[in-house]
Amino acid sequence: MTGTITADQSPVIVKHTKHRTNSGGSTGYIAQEQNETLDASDGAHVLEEAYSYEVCKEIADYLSERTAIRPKIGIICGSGLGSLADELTNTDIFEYENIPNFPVSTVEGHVGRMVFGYLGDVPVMAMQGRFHYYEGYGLAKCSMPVRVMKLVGCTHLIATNAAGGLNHKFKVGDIMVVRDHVNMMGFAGNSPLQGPNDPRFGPRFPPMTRAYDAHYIKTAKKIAKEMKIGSDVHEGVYTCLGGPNYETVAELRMLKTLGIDAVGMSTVHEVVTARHCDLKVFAFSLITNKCSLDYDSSDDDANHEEVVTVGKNRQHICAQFTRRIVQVISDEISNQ
Ligand SMILES: O=P(O)(O)O[C@@H]1C[C@H](O)[C@@H](CO)O1
Ligand code: HPA
Repeated sequence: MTGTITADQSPVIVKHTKHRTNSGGSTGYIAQEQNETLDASDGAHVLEEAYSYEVCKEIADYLSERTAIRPKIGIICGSGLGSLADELTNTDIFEYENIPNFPVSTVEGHVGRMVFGYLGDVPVMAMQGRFHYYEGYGLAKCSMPVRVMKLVGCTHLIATNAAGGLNHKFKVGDIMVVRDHVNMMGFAGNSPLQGPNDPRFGPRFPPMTRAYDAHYIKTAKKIAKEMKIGSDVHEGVYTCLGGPNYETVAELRMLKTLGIDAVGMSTVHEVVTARHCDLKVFAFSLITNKCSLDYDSSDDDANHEEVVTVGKNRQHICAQFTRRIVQVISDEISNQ
C-alpha cells in the first residue's frame, strides 16, 4: 500500500492489486486502475480495484473471439429470473469462473454465466447472475460487465431485478417498468464512476435525467396490453440499497415518502454505468414481495426463498415480456 493525497487533501491509500490476464497466460499480471471507497478503520479513503478500459476490452475480446454471435442488446437477469437466459437458442455459454478477470456469483438464484444466444431471432448476451455490493464487490466491479457489453458491441441494456413493492397498488408477481431511480448509495458518496474518469467510456459528469428510455417504457406498456397483462404492469421509481439485510419498517416508510415504488439491491449502479458509456436502458422489476409499512402487518417478513420462488413462478411471463421488447429494440436498430 502507498499513500497519496487527493484534491481535497484527505489521505488516500491505494491498494495495488494485481489481476490475472489472459494474454499473459496464467502467470501474466497487470496493474489495475483504482477506485476510491471509505476505509471504516481509520476514516481514510481507500482506493479499491476498478477495471481499466484495457481490462474490460480484454474481457470483451476474450468473449468475442470465442463466439460468432454479435449482440447489440445486453440483458442482466435478476434474482430468480435467470431462466430468461435459458430461453436463448444456439447459445455459447461462458462460466464466470472461466472468463479472465471476472468475479463469480455467490447468490442463490444467480447461476454465474454469460450466455450468448438468440432470443427469437435476435442476438443477445445475457448475464445469468449479477454481482451485488453486499457480496463484497465494489460498485465499479458490480457494474463492470456493463462496460464489457458495450465493448462487445451492445448499444442497449435491459436490466431486470427482483424487488419489494412499496406502492400499495403493486401485487406480488406484478412487473414494474422502471421510470426512474433514486440513487441512495450515490447520496452516500458511493458511485461506480468514482475515481479517475476514462473518457473512452464516457464523460466525467454524465447526466442522469433521462436514464431510462421513455420510448421503451411506452413500448413496454403497449406490449403489456397486447399480452393482456396491462393491469399487472406498472411504471415506477426503483431504489437500490446496499443490503444484504432487508429494510426496517421505518426505512420503508421513509423510502415511500421519497416517492419510491420498489426497493432492491442492484440495477442503479449498472444503469449509471450504462448511461455513462451511452447505452440505452430499459429496466423492469419483478415485485417478489410486498414491503411491510406497518408494524402490525400480517405480511410475511421478506425472505430470499420467496424472492426466488416468485421469480421462478413468473419466469414465463417475464421471458415473454422481455422477448417482445427485445424484438422491438432489434427492429428499431435494424431500421436505423
Ligand atoms: O439481483 P436482484 O436485484 O434481482 O436480487 C434481489 C436483491 C437481492 O440480491 C435479493 C434479495 O432477495 O434479490
Ligand atoms: N428489499 C430489498 N431487496 C429486495 C426485496 C426487498 O423487499 N425483494 C427483493 N429484493
